[in-house]
Amino acid sequence: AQQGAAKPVAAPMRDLVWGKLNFLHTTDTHGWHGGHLKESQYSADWGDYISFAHHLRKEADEKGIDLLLVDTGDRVEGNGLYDASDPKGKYYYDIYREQDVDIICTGNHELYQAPTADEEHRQTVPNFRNKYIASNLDYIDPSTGERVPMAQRYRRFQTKNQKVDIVAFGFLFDFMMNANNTVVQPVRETIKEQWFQDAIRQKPDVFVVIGHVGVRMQEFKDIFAAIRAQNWFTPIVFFGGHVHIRDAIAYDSKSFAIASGRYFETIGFMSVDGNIKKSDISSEAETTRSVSFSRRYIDNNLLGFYHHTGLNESSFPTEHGRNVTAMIAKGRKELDLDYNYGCAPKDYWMTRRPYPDENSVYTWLEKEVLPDVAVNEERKDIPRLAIFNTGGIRFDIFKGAFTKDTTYIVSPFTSGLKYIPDVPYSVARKVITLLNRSGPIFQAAGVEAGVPDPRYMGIPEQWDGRRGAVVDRDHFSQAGAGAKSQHGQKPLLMDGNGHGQEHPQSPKEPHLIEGYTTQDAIGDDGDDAVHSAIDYYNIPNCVQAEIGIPKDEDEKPETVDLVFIDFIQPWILLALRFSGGESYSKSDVKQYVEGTFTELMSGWVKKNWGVDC
Ligand SMILES: O=c1ccn([C@@H]2O[C@H](COP(=O)(O)O)[C@@H](O)[C@H]2O)c(=O)[nH]1
Repeated sequence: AQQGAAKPVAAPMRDLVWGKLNFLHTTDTHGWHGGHLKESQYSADWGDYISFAHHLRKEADEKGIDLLLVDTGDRVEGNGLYDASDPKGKYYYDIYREQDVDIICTGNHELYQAPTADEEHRQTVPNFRNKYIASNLDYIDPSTGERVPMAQRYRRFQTKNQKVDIVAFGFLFDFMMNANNTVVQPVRETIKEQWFQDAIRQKPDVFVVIGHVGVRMQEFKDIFAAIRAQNWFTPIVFFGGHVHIRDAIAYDSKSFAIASGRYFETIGFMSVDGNIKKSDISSEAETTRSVSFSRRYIDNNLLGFYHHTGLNESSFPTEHGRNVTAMIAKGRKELDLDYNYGCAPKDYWMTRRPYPDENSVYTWLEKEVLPDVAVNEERKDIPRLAIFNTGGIRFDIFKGAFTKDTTYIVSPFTSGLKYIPDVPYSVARKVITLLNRSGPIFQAAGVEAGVPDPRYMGIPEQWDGRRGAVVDRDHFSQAGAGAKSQHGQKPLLMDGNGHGQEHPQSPKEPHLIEGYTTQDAIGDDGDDAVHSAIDYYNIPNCVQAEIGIPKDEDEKPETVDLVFIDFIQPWILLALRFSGGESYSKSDVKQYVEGTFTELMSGWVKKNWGVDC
């Protein structure tokens, strides 16, 4: 872990259930390869993960079974370690490549900006040579203008110890907002292509589909149906991402899908046991081929790593792991990521508090930040509506130092504030409702106009429609830490190396720290550490600050400036059409203030919050 990172706190633990074929899975790490310095549960870094994978591979070798590492994209954007350098990723590419990942694919964040896609193609693809798969993604070579596959379309290989024969694919969901140097082919079209149809007619022991795709999204269901139609009894495992949640689902008795969270908080573990190899059974008995699956969401911290490897503070770190930890520390120092812009007076939450609320980061944005930064000197006396998409804020703000790192953690994007001048107030005032409660007609018009699903304005977690208004915080309160409970957890005792705070557990009611309490389609026993639940509130797609607009209906202005973060321009133009502003187009959109929103936000912190925390 990085120096100064929060020490992990012991929790009741559930063990890994090994099978013959085992996987470690990361997804949506978004530059958090230095770990979460302020959160004890997720404070291990990429160097620690390298040590962890080393020990688990060794264990697999000793048992004569196999372990593969998977990463399903969105490795960039969302943390100072990636975003604070110029060019972006100056340190990240060399740090990331140190992990020996066996199957890797692209996420949408590798593609929003053309230079990011260029670097992915120039660095990460060759760094992982025959491990990188791009089943539905092409790259446009800037020197020739030629469209080429980003990487190989699929991969067939055998595992090290048991020679399990695997055909692996690597997909991206039907992403539409990529820069013009890549082409994402919709999954439903890719699966009709001859190369895919040929690949699924090969007869491996196991199909492995990795994808930057939510495990409940249609894209994975379509891929599953296509493979299963040709292979009735072959196990198919899926590794998904994008939605930033822990999740698992079985599409049928011989298939299993896992999603392993976000921001390097989680390392997913999946195992497959039973008749892994076709040769385990005769071809006549194929119908009897039986496999079982297990999943575990490992909190990314050292105490958990010690628990799962049976090692301790001195025996755990490998030389390779330590070196990578040092590389990260050097990068963080050179980038001056701990530089303090100001001290947040309290915590501001994305979804742990409702919106609006005095502790909501979006209320802070609406009431304090936007009115102050959405100011165009020449038009400052003109009343305005300023709209910001909630997905543009990526993390909570914790009380205390708001550093250079925090800036990119909260707002990594390069978007700025644009506006359409002098929009009739009667038209402009309807826009926010359409963005947040877009009905089927609005959505259908969007599809026709090539405008993505309005949910893209919100946070990815909300794509998971299973969330209610608030998580049931009592769900785990009965989980005992002494004997094995109904959730199958066992106590993790202090391991004597000095890490972690004393854990005031009584056998009846353990003191649990807050964290993930995942309920997936398999059950509620997936998390490796038992936590108390965190409240979750749904939030709208967008929030709006009304600036210089009188409360009294009789005093409302005739016209306003409609200011918005440029990421949501396609939806703003569509919503204006629906509100009676039919004639607005791209040519009416102008820049409102200089600089990115990220710069405006850190400037606001500097001006408004003192530096003595
Ligand atoms: O420039 C941007 C790019 C993205 N967003 C928001 O991020 C989510 C996508 O998040 P994932 O990590 O890919 O799941 C997108 O839906 C937007 O809400 C943004 O605001 N600005």
